[in-house]
Amino acid sequence: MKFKMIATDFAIDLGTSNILVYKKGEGLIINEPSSLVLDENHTKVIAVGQQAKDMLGKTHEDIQVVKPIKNGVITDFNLTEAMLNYFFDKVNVGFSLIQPRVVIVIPSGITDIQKRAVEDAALHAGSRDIILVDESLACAYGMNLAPNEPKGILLINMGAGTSQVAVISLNGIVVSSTINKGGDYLDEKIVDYFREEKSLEIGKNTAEEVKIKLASLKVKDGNNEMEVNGKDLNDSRPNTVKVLSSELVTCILPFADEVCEMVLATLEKTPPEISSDIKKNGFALSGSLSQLSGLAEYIEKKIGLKSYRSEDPSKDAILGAGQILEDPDKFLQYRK
Ligand SMILES: Nc1ncnc2c1ncn2[C@@H]1O[C@H](COP(=O)(O)OP(=O)(O)OP(=O)(O)O)[C@@H](O)[C@H]1O
Repeated sequence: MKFKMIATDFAIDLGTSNILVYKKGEGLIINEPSSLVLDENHTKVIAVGQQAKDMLGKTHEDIQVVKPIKNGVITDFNLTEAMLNYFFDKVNVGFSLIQPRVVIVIPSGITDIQKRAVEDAALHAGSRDIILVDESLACAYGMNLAPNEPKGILLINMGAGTSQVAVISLNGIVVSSTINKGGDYLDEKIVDYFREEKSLEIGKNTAEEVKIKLASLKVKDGNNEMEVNGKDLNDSRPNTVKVLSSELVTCILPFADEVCEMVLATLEKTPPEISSDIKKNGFALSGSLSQLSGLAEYIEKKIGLKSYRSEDPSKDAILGAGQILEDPDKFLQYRK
């Protein structure tokens, strides 16, 4: 085994759907699904990451695909630790005397107990010095919005398990609100739609594909069509049905409205000086779900502000955590 005095410091975004890892001095090195495959006794990890996600819906009774992080929150401590161990090993090949410093992105609004669970999982997996960073702040860093300055930023982050609205200034969260709904919730709504309206049972990966390729809140996309494969609920045979984009609007709209209500309620609680910054600059959109066709435009219209986004919103949080890893003092300014 390779031996090193000092291990490599890194940042990690423990997302509901993906885990991303940034290595100090190098940049983003891992971007894989946060899934695990376990044996029948739940004792042995058989596959992790993309390999595990590919097995979803295709396993037999001896193995099971699990996601230890649901709705942005650790639901199984031991599994999360097993997954962290896998990623820690991937970054730090070999054995080192001094353990790594790790920056961990945590969802906005998680409880102190949940924060402790993340810290404990990371300590057990072998890290020394842990900096926990609120996901919204990490995204603001990743989008180069200078969240350490006395300037109000309104950021909406929509991921797989959670959606957050945060008003940020001087490295802190001034007001925020979170719902435990995101892309996974929309996938479930799409599965329900096919079951109820098309008598077709479809898997979660298929529902996600339909959401990404077809779902849209743009009226002009309404006639876009897709063929979807699944199992006919009447005769249990494989079947293919056609679906229009307009049919899926009922799956997306209630969620979009809930996000807008959350934004409006957050703006009501925002101090006036910050409100005027937001009025001038609009709002930042982050998280992969923000790419859903027509969603940004829908929110803009409902709240009356313009939005802006980075080139790849799935990487905002990890690139921000990476910046904090490279220069922790900037992030620790104005904080306890
Ligand atoms: N182009 C797209 N259009 C719509 N949805 C998308 C698109 N690309 C990815 N998604 C969805 O975005 C979600 C993943 O977002 P992201 O990677 O930001 O989440 P996460 O960080 O793992 O989750 P969380 O922050 O909730 O813990 C998934 O539900 C995925 O299906």
